[in-house]
Amino acid sequence: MSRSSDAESEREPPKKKIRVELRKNLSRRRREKDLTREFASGEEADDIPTSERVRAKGELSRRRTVVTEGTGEGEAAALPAVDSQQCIRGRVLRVHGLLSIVAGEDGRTYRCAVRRLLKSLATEERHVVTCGDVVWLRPAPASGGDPNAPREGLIERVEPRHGLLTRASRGREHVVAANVDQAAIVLSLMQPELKPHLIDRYLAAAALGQLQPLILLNKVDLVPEPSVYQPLIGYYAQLGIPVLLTSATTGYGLEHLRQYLHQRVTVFAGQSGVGKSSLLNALLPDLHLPTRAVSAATEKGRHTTTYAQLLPLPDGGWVVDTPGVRQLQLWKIQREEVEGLFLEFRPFVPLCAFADCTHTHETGCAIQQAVARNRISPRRYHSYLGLFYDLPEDKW
Ligand SMILES: Nc1nc2c(ncn2[C@@H]2O[C@H](COP(=O)(O)OP(=O)(O)OP(=O)(O)O)[C@@H](O)[C@H]2O)c(=O)[nH]1
Ligand SMILES: [Zn+2]
Repeated sequence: MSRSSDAESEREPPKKKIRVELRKNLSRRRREKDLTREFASGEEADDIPTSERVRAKGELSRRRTVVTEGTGEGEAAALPAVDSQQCIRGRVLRVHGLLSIVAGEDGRTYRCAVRRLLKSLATEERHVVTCGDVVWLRPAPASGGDPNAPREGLIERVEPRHGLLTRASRGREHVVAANVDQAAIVLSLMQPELKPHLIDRYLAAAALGQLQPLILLNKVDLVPEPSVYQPLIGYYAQLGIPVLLTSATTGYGLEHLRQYLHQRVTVFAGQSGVGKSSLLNALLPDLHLPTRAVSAATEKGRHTTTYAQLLPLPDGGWVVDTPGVRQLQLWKIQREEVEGLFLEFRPFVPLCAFADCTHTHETGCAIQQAVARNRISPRRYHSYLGLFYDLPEDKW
């Protein structure tokens, strides 16, 4: 398929044009934010010559880096006016098909359907309402009986979302959790064995959803010599990403983890069987989330958790337990955007011989040279290739 010319783009459907514009704007804002953060933190590799760095920064300010679209065009439209005298604000704890369980700001729990108008506004998303959404609901008249029993309600409006964990699921967008600050990327060191490329896939998803990442290497109790993971931990620490060794069984690392969770909204994400629910049970002793042993034969989890669930922390903040997914597919991202998700690539990208270098096969590719000189980890470069080839050549 050839790239569209200007004349052709005049004939583009308006929806596509809006999307392209939206991407451009968000890309610019994200780029500015990235640069500000980079300048403010001074987190640059010391061994890059100043001239390269200056060039890289100049180029960085012209390039597109990371793009995210929030929840798509359904979002802005899903804002009908509500009668704040009659409606209550609340937070969606979980969604079961057409039913959403909402914690109202009045301290009550509501079982809510979604107003038909809102449903009709759903576009590419699987559900118009998702776990973590801030909504306005109209309570049904109280029917007497137990005042503490969940009440019925109707969701009339979904507030705009920020901080998303999103994935592609059967060709559609699935917002796993909304209004989240942080992604705790959970992996087990054993049973199932550690798959470092998954860290990078989840990190990419966190960056796309504008979530602060935190890596948890769980089941440390099963490992005789945890110090062998030090190089891996050190690599991410250099990128400014905290890595904690934890054990839901012995409680190792949980106090440290608690500090990261305090007053934040954190989504726990990772493969089935790595111990997401077990960690939350260990952190919140009254919780009793169901957990199941991984298969002895395959070491795979048994997909025990089947829906995302928002849970309050007693000292402030929220956590979200999510179902494990086999392979997290990124949603709405183009191949050329993948490089922007790899922080350590950024100083090198502008040094490639070709401006549109894909860093896969080109001569004069500064990324491949940096990998050869061990300035970029070969493992991370392979993760880049995995994500790159996972995406179709042109999504638009
Ligand atoms: N030894 C050990 N076992 C653990 C640890 N954390 C979890 N497990 C065990 O691992 C198995 C899977 O744990 P779950 O908490 O169900 O895993 P999950 O990530 O929530 O899995 P899904 O809900 O299927 O996505 C259970 O048998 C847990 O007891 C740990 O730190 N050490
Ligand atoms: Zn290159």
